[in-house]
Amino acid sequence: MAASVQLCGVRTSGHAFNSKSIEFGSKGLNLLAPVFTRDINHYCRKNRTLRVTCEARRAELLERKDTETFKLNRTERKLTCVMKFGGSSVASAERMKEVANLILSFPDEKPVVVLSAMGKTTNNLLIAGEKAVCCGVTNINTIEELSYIKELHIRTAHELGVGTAVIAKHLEGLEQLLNGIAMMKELTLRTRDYLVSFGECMSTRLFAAYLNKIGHKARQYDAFEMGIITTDNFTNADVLEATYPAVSKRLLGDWTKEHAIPVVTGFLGKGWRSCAVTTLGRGGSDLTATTIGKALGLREVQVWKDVDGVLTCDPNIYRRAQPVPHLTFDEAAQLAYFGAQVLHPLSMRPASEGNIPVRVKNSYNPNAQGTLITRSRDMSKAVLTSIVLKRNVTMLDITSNRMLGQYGFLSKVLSTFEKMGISVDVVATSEVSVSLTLDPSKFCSKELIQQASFIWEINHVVEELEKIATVNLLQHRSIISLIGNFQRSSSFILEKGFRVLRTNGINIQMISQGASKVNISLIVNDDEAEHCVKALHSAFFETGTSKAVPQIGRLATTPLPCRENLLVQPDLRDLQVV
Ligand SMILES: Nc1ncnc2c1ncn2[C@@H]1O[C@H](COP(=O)(O)OP(=O)(O)O)[C@@H](O)[C@H]1O
Ligand SMILES: N[C@@H](CC(=O)OP(=O)(O)O)C(=O)O
Repeated sequence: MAASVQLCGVRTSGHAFNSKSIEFGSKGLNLLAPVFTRDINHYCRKNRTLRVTCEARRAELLERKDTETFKLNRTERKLTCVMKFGGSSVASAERMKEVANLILSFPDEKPVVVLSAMGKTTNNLLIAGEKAVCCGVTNINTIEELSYIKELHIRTAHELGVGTAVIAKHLEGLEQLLNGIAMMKELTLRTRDYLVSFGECMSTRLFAAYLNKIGHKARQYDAFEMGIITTDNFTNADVLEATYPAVSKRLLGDWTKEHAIPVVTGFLGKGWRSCAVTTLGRGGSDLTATTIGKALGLREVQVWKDVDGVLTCDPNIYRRAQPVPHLTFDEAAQLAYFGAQVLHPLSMRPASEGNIPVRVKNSYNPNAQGTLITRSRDMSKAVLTSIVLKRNVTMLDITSNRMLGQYGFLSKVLSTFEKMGISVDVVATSEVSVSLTLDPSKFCSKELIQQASFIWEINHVVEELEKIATVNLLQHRSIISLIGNFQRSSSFILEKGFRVLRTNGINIQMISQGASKVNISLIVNDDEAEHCVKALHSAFFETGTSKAVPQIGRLATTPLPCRENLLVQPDLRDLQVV
């Protein structure tokens, strides 16, 4: 094994060791030029020494001993961070090579790598599963998505030069599983989780094999064998406390024995009762990353995406969305919860509990600053941070004059949802009426993904509620969440926001502000929502300095920059503000 090292502060390009990780022994070795490690003979953990046979690059240095024993400074050899790469970052062999280079370009980092399935593999596995239910056992091989998955992974193995043996068992297992689904003509939530796990199991095996092939020791881990212990809520499982000591014991134990880069499957866990493979909800690899960060008490968690960080709104809705440099855990959690696809809704919880900073970076553009998410940030200039849109939401207006002046109305309403296991999103209430929204995606865990089942369930809820109140069911609504500093600037944001909505002729159907003072949610019709986001974005982020919040005690005419880095004009091709 050839690896370059840095001694006496002279840097070489190697990754195996650098001057920080090697302390000079009592002999006071004092090389002044780079040397190359030819052979790592012996690593003795007990007395923390490393015997390295070195060949000096410059001839005169060969006069010195070619074998030396170095004392290891163990604190410098700790795992330092998590680097999580999503499906878009590892979509092909070429992308995996770029990701490997990216990881290795930080020689001082000792990362735990968390990977998602390649590209759209999870979606393809789910479609293949649905097709298997009704295609008949003999027709499994006609499922296009299966052929695509096989072809993608085999091609990637070839292009990475690692051979297909690392994924052969999984490809075979996948076909057998689809056969089983075809035979049973059913796809339970438990089987669905097992089915999608093949995506992460294969991407991590390919990637770890590639790192090993290029000379960087790596070790693949399946999260469900490594200590990520979850509830048995298939397709939407929650990480349990027992995970933290288990993951720490396993990863740190292995790391002390051998410094092999851990490459862990994101998204997956093991149900604590069933011992079956579970998944953490779509986009769950972010949660795996922060869970590992907390378990090991690492310096930071990096989530590498295909965008320059968390943006001021969804770039698919409005391409003038801009990166937000700094967020608090609270802001990021609200943003994710209210539908910003960029982060898993629960991923901020472990980070916040462990106070581990999270950095959102772009694997396609590593030099971009990205977004740093921490417990607190300077809020003195913060007004609006981001606008989030959640479409296709169902809203209920529930009114009961009978309950005027009586206690328990709200509790009766909410207990109806509790009994039916339905989660409520946004709530606004007066004494005898309550408006609330329900998100169809929350029904996924109840095997109610199909629209028909969803409507059936909603009708059932309405019937129950009509026992105590008049219910008005309103579908095809959107929640627009304004994430910002409402503690300081709520009147300013509302005044400005309402002006934008009024000039655009948009009628708000409900408003709610959470106790966290981080977000205000507005409910509008689905067909007005995108236009609404563009208009708000344009007004808050693109109109220069004059619309900023005046400071208390100053003249209202004194301008403050709304966002210093967003002094751009609205794009009139995208938006026509009346
Ligand atoms: N506010 C937002 N900021 C950044 N990206 C967003 C936002 N809202 C939606 N997105 C979308 O989220 C995508 C990144 O999330 P995701 O697809 O889960 O990434 P990955 O698969 O790489 O983990 C972006 O490509 C972007 O289209
Ligand atoms: N592969 C899973 C888990 C995940 O986190 O993916 P991504 O990092 O690509 O969002 C999914 O598609 O949901």
